[in-house]
Amino acid sequence: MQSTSLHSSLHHSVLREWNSPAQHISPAALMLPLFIVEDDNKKEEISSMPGVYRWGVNKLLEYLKPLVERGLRSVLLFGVVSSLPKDDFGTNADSAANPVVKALPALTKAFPELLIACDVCLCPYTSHGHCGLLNADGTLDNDRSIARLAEIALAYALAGAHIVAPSDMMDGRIGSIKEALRKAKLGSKASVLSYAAKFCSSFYGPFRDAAKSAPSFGDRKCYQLPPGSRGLAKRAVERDIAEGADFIMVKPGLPYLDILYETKTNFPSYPLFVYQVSGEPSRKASRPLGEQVQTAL
Ligand SMILES: NCc1[nH]cc(CCC(=O)O)c1CC(=O)O
Repeated sequence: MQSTSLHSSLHHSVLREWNSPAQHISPAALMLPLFIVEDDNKKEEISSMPGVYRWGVNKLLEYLKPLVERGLRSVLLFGVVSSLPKDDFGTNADSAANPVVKALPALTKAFPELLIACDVCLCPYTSHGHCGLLNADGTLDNDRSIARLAEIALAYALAGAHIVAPSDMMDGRIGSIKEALRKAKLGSKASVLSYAAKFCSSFYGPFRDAAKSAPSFGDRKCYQLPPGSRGLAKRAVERDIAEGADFIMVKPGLPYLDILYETKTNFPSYPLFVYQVSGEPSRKASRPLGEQVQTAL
Protein backbone atom coordinates (compact mmCIF):
# COMPACT_ATOMS: atom_id res chain seq x y z
CA MET A 1 0.00 0.00 0.00
CA GLN A 2 1.22 3.49 -0.83
CA SER A 3 1.97 5.11 2.53
CA THR A 4 2.92 8.68 1.70
CA SER A 5 2.01 11.18 -0.96
CA LEU A 6 3.31 14.57 -2.06
CA HIS A 7 0.47 15.66 -4.31
CA SER A 8 -1.86 16.05 -1.36
CA SER A 9 0.38 18.93 -0.21
CA LEU A 10 0.29 20.69 -3.58
CA HIS A 11 -3.33 21.02 -4.70
CA HIS A 12 -3.98 24.59 -3.47
CA SER A 13 -1.96 27.81 -3.83
CA VAL A 14 -1.89 28.39 -0.05
CA LEU A 15 -0.51 24.87 0.49
CA ARG A 16 2.21 25.59 -2.05
CA GLU A 17 3.02 28.81 -0.21
CA TRP A 18 3.25 26.90 3.08
CA ASN A 19 5.80 24.64 1.42
CA SER A 20 7.84 27.49 -0.06
CA PRO A 21 10.69 29.32 1.67
CA ALA A 22 9.12 31.69 4.18
CA GLN A 23 10.97 34.94 3.71
CA HIS A 24 8.40 37.14 5.35
CA ILE A 25 5.23 36.70 7.37
CA SER A 26 2.26 36.96 5.04
CA PRO A 27 -1.48 36.44 5.55
CA ALA A 28 -1.00 32.85 4.34
CA ALA A 29 0.71 32.17 7.69
CA LEU A 30 -2.55 32.86 9.53
CA MET A 31 -5.50 30.53 9.81
CA LEU A 32 -8.76 31.85 11.25
CA PRO A 33 -10.66 29.40 13.49
CA LEU A 34 -14.45 29.54 12.99
CA PHE A 35 -17.22 27.98 15.06
CA ILE A 36 -20.29 27.13 12.98
CA VAL A 37 -23.79 26.52 14.38
CA GLU A 38 -26.92 24.85 13.00
CA ASP A 39 -29.06 27.99 12.73
CA ASP A 40 -27.93 29.65 9.49
CA ASN A 41 -28.90 33.15 10.63
CA LYS A 42 -27.36 33.14 14.10
CA LYS A 43 -24.45 35.15 15.53
CA GLU A 44 -23.82 33.93 19.06
CA GLU A 45 -21.40 35.43 21.56
CA ILE A 46 -19.04 32.91 23.20
CA SER A 47 -19.06 33.81 26.87
CA SER A 48 -15.60 32.40 27.61
CA MET A 49 -14.05 34.27 24.65
CA PRO A 50 -15.24 37.88 24.55
CA GLY A 51 -15.29 39.21 21.00
CA VAL A 52 -15.38 35.74 19.40
CA TYR A 53 -18.68 34.42 17.99
CA ARG A 54 -20.31 31.25 16.77
CA TRP A 55 -21.74 31.78 13.31
CA GLY A 56 -24.60 30.43 11.24
CA VAL A 57 -23.51 30.06 7.65
CA ASN A 58 -25.37 33.12 6.32
CA LYS A 59 -23.90 35.39 8.99
CA LEU A 60 -20.52 33.76 8.46
CA LEU A 61 -20.44 34.68 4.79
CA GLU A 62 -21.10 38.34 5.72
CA TYR A 63 -18.37 38.26 8.39
CA LEU A 64 -15.79 36.68 6.09
CA LYS A 65 -16.30 38.84 3.01
CA PRO A 66 -14.30 41.90 4.20
CA LEU A 67 -11.67 39.65 5.80
CA VAL A 68 -11.08 37.74 2.55
CA GLU A 69 -10.94 41.07 0.71
CA ARG A 70 -8.25 42.20 3.16
CA GLY A 71 -6.15 39.10 2.49
CA LEU A 72 -7.39 36.24 4.68
CA ARG A 73 -6.26 33.02 2.94
CA SER A 74 -7.37 30.14 5.17
CA VAL A 75 -9.85 29.10 7.84
CA LEU A 76 -10.33 26.17 10.22
CA LEU A 77 -13.94 25.09 10.80
CA PHE A 78 -15.38 23.67 14.01
CA GLY A 79 -18.98 22.45 14.06
CA VAL A 80 -21.09 23.19 17.14
CA VAL A 81 -24.47 21.56 17.73
CA SER A 82 -27.12 22.34 20.31
CA SER A 83 -30.42 21.05 18.83
CA LEU A 84 -29.11 18.06 16.88
CA PRO A 85 -28.92 14.99 19.13
CA LYS A 86 -25.58 13.72 20.42
CA ASP A 87 -25.13 9.94 20.76
CA ASP A 88 -22.47 7.28 21.45
CA PHE A 89 -21.53 7.08 17.78
CA GLY A 90 -21.31 10.80 17.01
CA THR A 91 -23.93 10.36 14.27
CA ASN A 92 -24.20 14.09 13.62
CA ALA A 93 -20.48 14.57 13.00
CA ASP A 94 -21.03 13.81 9.32
CA SER A 95 -24.81 13.80 8.83
CA ALA A 96 -26.34 16.03 6.14
CA ALA A 97 -27.53 18.34 8.95
CA ASN A 98 -24.03 18.87 10.37
CA PRO A 99 -23.20 22.61 10.33
CA VAL A 100 -19.77 22.05 8.73
CA VAL A 101 -21.13 19.69 6.05
CA LYS A 102 -23.78 22.32 5.27
CA ALA A 103 -21.39 25.30 5.31
CA LEU A 104 -18.66 23.81 3.09
CA PRO A 105 -20.43 24.13 -0.29
CA ALA A 106 -21.56 27.68 0.56
CA LEU A 107 -18.04 28.71 1.59
CA THR A 108 -16.27 27.18 -1.41
CA LYS A 109 -18.80 28.86 -3.70
CA ALA A 110 -18.54 32.30 -2.05
CA PHE A 111 -14.73 32.22 -1.63
CA PRO A 112 -13.23 29.96 -4.30
CA GLU A 113 -9.63 30.87 -3.39
CA LEU A 114 -9.98 30.39 0.37
CA LEU A 115 -8.23 27.32 1.80
CA ILE A 116 -10.70 25.51 4.06
CA ALA A 117 -9.63 23.12 6.81
CA CYS A 118 -12.02 21.19 9.08
CA ASP A 119 -11.36 19.94 12.56
CA VAL A 120 -12.19 16.22 12.60
CA CYS A 121 -13.25 15.01 16.03
CA LEU A 122 -16.04 13.17 17.79
CA CYS A 123 -16.17 15.16 21.04
CA PRO A 124 -18.61 17.84 19.80
CA TYR A 125 -21.03 15.11 18.63
CA THR A 126 -20.84 12.30 21.19
CA SER A 127 -23.19 12.17 24.17
CA HIS A 128 -20.20 11.58 26.49
CA GLY A 129 -18.03 14.35 24.93
CA HIS A 130 -14.99 12.12 24.43
CA CYS A 131 -12.95 12.22 21.21
CA GLY A 132 -13.49 8.56 20.31
CA LEU A 133 -15.97 5.70 20.57
CA LEU A 134 -16.00 4.01 23.95
CA ASN A 135 -16.09 0.44 25.16
CA ALA A 136 -18.77 -0.57 27.68
CA ASP A 137 -16.31 0.10 30.54
CA GLY A 138 -15.74 3.69 29.40
CA THR A 139 -12.30 3.11 27.90
CA LEU A 140 -11.50 4.07 24.30
CA ASP A 141 -12.09 1.63 21.47
CA ASN A 142 -9.24 2.77 19.23
CA ASP A 143 -10.03 0.60 16.18
CA ARG A 144 -13.67 1.62 15.98
CA SER A 145 -12.73 5.24 16.71
CA ILE A 146 -10.28 5.56 13.84
CA ALA A 147 -12.69 3.88 11.40
CA ARG A 148 -15.36 6.41 12.43
CA LEU A 149 -12.93 9.37 12.23
CA ALA A 150 -11.97 8.28 8.70
CA GLU A 151 -15.66 8.31 7.69
CA ILE A 152 -16.09 11.82 9.10
CA ALA A 153 -12.90 13.12 7.43
CA LEU A 154 -14.07 11.66 4.12
CA ALA A 155 -17.49 13.31 4.45
CA TYR A 156 -15.84 16.73 4.95
CA ALA A 157 -13.47 16.18 2.03
CA LEU A 158 -16.39 15.15 -0.18
CA ALA A 159 -18.27 18.30 0.88
CA GLY A 160 -15.32 20.43 -0.26
CA ALA A 161 -12.75 20.66 2.57
CA HIS A 162 -9.20 21.10 1.31
CA ILE A 163 -7.73 19.93 4.61
CA VAL A 164 -8.99 17.57 7.27
CA ALA A 165 -7.43 18.06 10.69
CA PRO A 166 -7.90 15.18 13.14
CA SER A 167 -7.50 16.56 16.66
CA ASP A 168 -8.30 13.46 18.71
CA MET A 169 -4.77 12.03 19.13
CA MET A 170 -5.84 8.39 18.53
CA ASP A 171 -3.23 5.90 17.34
CA GLY A 172 -3.46 5.15 13.65
CA ARG A 173 -5.94 7.85 12.67
CA ILE A 174 -3.70 9.47 10.03
CA GLY A 175 -3.19 6.18 8.19
CA SER A 176 -6.86 5.32 8.41
CA ILE A 177 -7.94 8.75 7.08
CA LYS A 178 -5.33 8.68 4.30
CA GLU A 179 -6.55 5.28 3.20
CA ALA A 180 -10.20 6.40 3.13
CA LEU A 181 -9.28 9.49 1.07
CA ARG A 182 -7.23 7.41 -1.36
CA LYS A 183 -10.02 4.87 -1.82
CA ALA A 184 -12.42 7.73 -2.64
CA LYS A 185 -9.92 9.10 -5.19
CA LEU A 186 -9.32 12.17 -3.00
CA GLY A 187 -5.77 11.15 -2.04
CA SER A 188 -4.21 14.05 -3.95
CA LYS A 189 -7.02 16.51 -3.40
CA ALA A 190 -7.32 16.66 0.35
CA SER A 191 -4.49 17.18 2.83
CA VAL A 192 -4.25 15.82 6.34
CA LEU A 193 -3.11 18.28 8.97
CA SER A 194 -2.22 16.32 12.05
CA TYR A 195 -2.59 17.67 15.57
CA ALA A 196 0.58 15.73 16.16
CA ALA A 197 1.65 16.74 19.63
CA LYS A 198 -1.20 17.84 21.83
CA PHE A 199 -0.99 18.09 25.58
CA CYS A 200 -3.80 17.43 28.01
CA SER A 201 -4.66 20.84 29.41
CA SER A 202 -7.37 22.80 31.15
CA PHE A 203 -6.33 25.70 28.90
CA TYR A 204 -8.74 24.13 26.37
CA GLY A 205 -11.58 25.15 28.72
CA PRO A 206 -12.72 28.21 26.71
CA PHE A 207 -12.44 26.25 23.46
CA ARG A 208 -14.58 23.42 24.85
CA ASP A 209 -17.14 25.99 25.91
CA ALA A 210 -17.09 27.47 22.38
CA ALA A 211 -17.39 24.04 20.73
CA LYS A 212 -19.72 22.60 23.42
CA SER A 213 -17.39 19.62 23.52
CA ALA A 214 -16.31 19.17 27.15
CA PRO A 215 -16.28 15.53 28.32
CA SER A 216 -19.28 14.70 30.52
CA PHE A 217 -17.14 12.45 32.75
CA GLY A 218 -13.42 11.92 33.26
CA ASP A 219 -10.81 13.75 31.22
CA ARG A 220 -8.66 13.28 28.11
CA LYS A 221 -5.53 12.06 29.93
CA CYS A 222 -5.56 8.63 28.25
CA TYR A 223 -5.35 10.07 24.74
CA GLN A 224 -3.82 13.56 24.99
CA LEU A 225 -0.21 13.76 26.16
CA PRO A 226 0.85 14.51 29.73
CA PRO A 227 2.09 18.11 29.87
CA GLY A 228 5.85 17.96 29.97
CA SER A 229 6.14 14.66 28.13
CA ARG A 230 8.80 15.47 25.58
CA GLY A 231 9.44 11.82 24.64
CA LEU A 232 5.80 10.99 23.90
CA ALA A 233 5.33 14.27 22.01
CA LYS A 234 8.29 13.47 19.79
CA ARG A 235 6.94 9.96 19.20
CA ALA A 236 3.50 11.38 18.35
CA VAL A 237 5.06 13.58 15.67
CA GLU A 238 7.10 10.65 14.33
CA ARG A 239 4.02 8.39 14.33
CA ASP A 240 1.91 10.84 12.34
CA ILE A 241 4.65 11.62 9.84
CA ALA A 242 5.21 7.89 9.29
CA GLU A 243 1.51 7.49 8.51
CA GLY A 244 1.67 10.20 5.86
CA ALA A 245 0.48 13.44 7.52
CA ASP A 246 0.91 16.36 5.12
CA PHE A 247 1.25 19.04 7.80
CA ILE A 248 2.07 18.94 11.47
CA MET A 249 0.44 21.04 14.13
CA VAL A 250 2.17 21.38 17.46
CA LYS A 251 -0.12 22.54 20.25
CA PRO A 252 0.93 24.90 22.99
CA GLY A 253 1.81 23.04 26.15
CA LEU A 254 4.58 23.02 28.67
CA PRO A 255 7.39 21.54 26.52
CA TYR A 256 6.02 23.36 23.49
CA LEU A 257 9.14 25.25 22.47
CA ASP A 258 11.34 22.17 22.88
CA ILE A 259 9.00 20.12 20.71
CA LEU A 260 8.83 22.84 18.08
CA TYR A 261 12.57 23.05 18.03
CA GLU A 262 13.09 19.29 17.90
CA THR A 263 10.43 18.78 15.24
CA LYS A 264 11.94 21.54 13.14
CA THR A 265 15.39 20.01 13.58
CA ASN A 266 14.42 16.37 13.02
CA PHE A 267 11.85 16.95 10.27
CA PRO A 268 13.07 20.07 8.45
CA SER A 269 11.00 19.18 5.39
CA TYR A 270 7.63 19.35 7.19
CA PRO A 271 5.67 22.61 7.41
CA LEU A 272 4.81 23.16 11.04
CA PHE A 273 1.76 24.85 12.49
CA VAL A 274 1.08 26.53 15.73
CA TYR A 275 -2.51 27.45 16.32
CA GLN A 276 -4.26 29.45 18.98
CA VAL A 277 -7.84 30.57 19.30
CA SER A 278 -7.70 34.33 19.46
CA GLY A 279 -9.91 36.82 21.22
CA GLU A 280 -9.43 39.37 23.96
CA PRO A 281 -7.81 37.15 26.59
CA SER A 282 -5.44 35.22 24.35
CA ARG A 283 -4.52 38.20 22.19
CA LYS A 284 -2.57 39.50 25.16
CA ALA A 285 -0.98 36.12 25.81
CA SER A 286 -0.06 35.44 22.21
CA ARG A 287 2.33 38.38 21.84
CA PRO A 288 5.11 37.00 24.02
CA LEU A 289 4.36 33.51 22.71
CA GLY A 290 4.82 34.75 19.13
CA GLU A 291 8.15 36.26 20.07
CA GLN A 292 9.24 33.02 21.73
CA VAL A 293 8.27 30.98 18.69
CA GLN A 294 10.30 33.24 16.43
CA THR A 295 13.30 32.72 18.70
CA ALA A 296 12.74 28.95 18.75
CA LEU A 297 12.59 28.64 14.98
N1 LIG B 1 -10.90 17.60 20.11
C1 LIG B 1 -11.46 18.86 19.82
C2 LIG B 1 -10.41 19.90 19.75
N2 LIG B 1 -9.95 20.32 18.55
C3 LIG B 1 -9.00 21.30 18.78
C4 LIG B 1 -8.89 21.47 20.15
C5 LIG B 1 -7.97 22.45 20.78
C6 LIG B 1 -8.43 23.85 20.63
C7 LIG B 1 -7.51 24.87 21.21
O1 LIG B 1 -6.43 25.05 20.69
O2 LIG B 1 -7.89 25.57 22.18
C8 LIG B 1 -9.78 20.62 20.77
C9 LIG B 1 -9.97 20.60 22.23
C10 LIG B 1 -9.88 19.35 22.96
O3 LIG B 1 -9.15 18.45 22.57
O4 LIG B 1 -10.57 19.24 23.97
